[in-house]
Amino acid sequence: MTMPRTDLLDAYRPGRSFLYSTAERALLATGATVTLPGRGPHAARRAAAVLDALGDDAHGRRSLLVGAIPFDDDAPARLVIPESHTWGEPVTGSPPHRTGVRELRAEPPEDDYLASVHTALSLMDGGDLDKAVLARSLVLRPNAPVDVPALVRGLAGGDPRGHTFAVPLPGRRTLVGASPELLVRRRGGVVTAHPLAGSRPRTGDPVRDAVATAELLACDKDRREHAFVVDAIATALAPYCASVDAPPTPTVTTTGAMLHLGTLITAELRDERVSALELACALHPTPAVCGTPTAPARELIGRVEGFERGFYAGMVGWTDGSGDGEWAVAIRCAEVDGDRLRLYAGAGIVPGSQPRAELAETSAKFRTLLGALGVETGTEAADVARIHRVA
Ligand SMILES: C=C(O[C@H]1C=CC=C(C(=O)O)[C@@H]1O)C(=O)O
Repeated sequence: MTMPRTDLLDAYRPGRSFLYSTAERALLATGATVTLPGRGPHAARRAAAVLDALGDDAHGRRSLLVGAIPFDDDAPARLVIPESHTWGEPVTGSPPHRTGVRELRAEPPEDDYLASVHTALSLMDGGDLDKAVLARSLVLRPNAPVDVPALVRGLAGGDPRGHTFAVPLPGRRTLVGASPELLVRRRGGVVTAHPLAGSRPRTGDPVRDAVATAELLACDKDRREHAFVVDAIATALAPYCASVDAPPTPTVTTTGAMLHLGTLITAELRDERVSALELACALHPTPAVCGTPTAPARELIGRVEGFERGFYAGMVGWTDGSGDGEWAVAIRCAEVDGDRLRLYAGAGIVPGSQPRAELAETSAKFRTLLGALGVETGTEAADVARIHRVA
C-alpha cells in the first residue's frame, strides 16, 4: 500500500510562506508580524535587538527570524519575524513535471561573459586582483505557470543533501533554490561553515565522476580558488571565536549536477551573544561568490556582469532568539516572477582559468534548476549550451 505523502510543503502558501529544508529537517514559516527594514549588516544588528525584545512566543518557543539578504549590502534585505512557524521532516523530493519551454535566453549573452572573464584575467595579470567570481543569468519562460512547491520538490529530489529554499520577496516574486553551500550554522557555542569553490560537472557515470573527482583534488587552479575562501572564512571567524579549525586539505562535495571542493570549518564561539545572522554578515561576501581582495572584486562584478544579482550570491536562512541559526549561500537559485524565471550561476576566476571552461562550468551549474524544472539538459555542459542556442 502506498502511504500518502505529507510534509511541511503541503502547508506552503505562495507569497506568504518561507521554506528552508535540509537533510536533517525543514522549517516552514508563514506571514510576517514584523518586517525588518534596512540593509545587510544593519538589518542583522536590528534583528538581534528585535529578537531579544520579543523573547519567547505565546507557545513558549523562541521567536524566530527568517529571510534573505542580497549580495549587495546597499540593497534592502528581506527579513521577517513570521506569524507562525513549524519544524518538520525534510521536504520529500519528487521528479519534475516536464512542461516545455517557450523562451530560454542567456542574459548577458555568452560572448559578454567570456569578455568579462578576460577582463578579470587582465586585472590579475596587473596584480590588482587574485580572484573574482563572475556570474551570468538565464531568463526562462516555461509553457505552464511556475508551480513553486513542485519546483521545490524537484530541487529537493535532485539534491537531498542541499539547503532547499523558497523565500517570498516583494512584488509576489519568490527566490527558489537548492544551495550546496553552508555559509554558517551556530548551535550554542559551536560554529560550522562549509565553503565550496573549485568545481567539475557531474556526469552521473561513476567511472567518469571518479576520474573528475581525482582531477579536481589534484588541480592547482581549483585548489588555489578554494584556498582563498577557506582563508577568508577562518580570518573572519577568528575575532568571534576561541578556536577555529580549518583542515588543510579539502574533500569533494557532490550535488546532483556538480562536484565541488569543500572544507568543513568548525569553530568555538567566544561570546554566545553573537547570533548566527551576525556571523553570516561578518563572513559575507566570501570569495566563493565575490573575490579577493573583496573591494576590487566587487567593483569588477558591478562593472562587467551586466545584470543585478539581487538575492543571488547573498544568503538565505533563519536565526532564533537564542542566536542559533543557519544561513546558506544563495546559489543554485532562481527568482520566480509570475510565468518567468531568472536563473543565476557564477564561477570563480583565478590566474590560469580558461574562459570557455568557466562558461561551461556556469552552464553545468544551471542544470540544478533546469533539471528541477524538467528542462531536458542531458548530463553534459555542452548539452546546456545547445539548449541556449535553440532558444
Ligand atoms: C558562485 C557559485 O558557486 C560557488 C560555489 C561553489 C563553487 C564555485 C566555483 O567553483 O566557482 C563557486 O565559488 C554559483 O553556483 O553560482
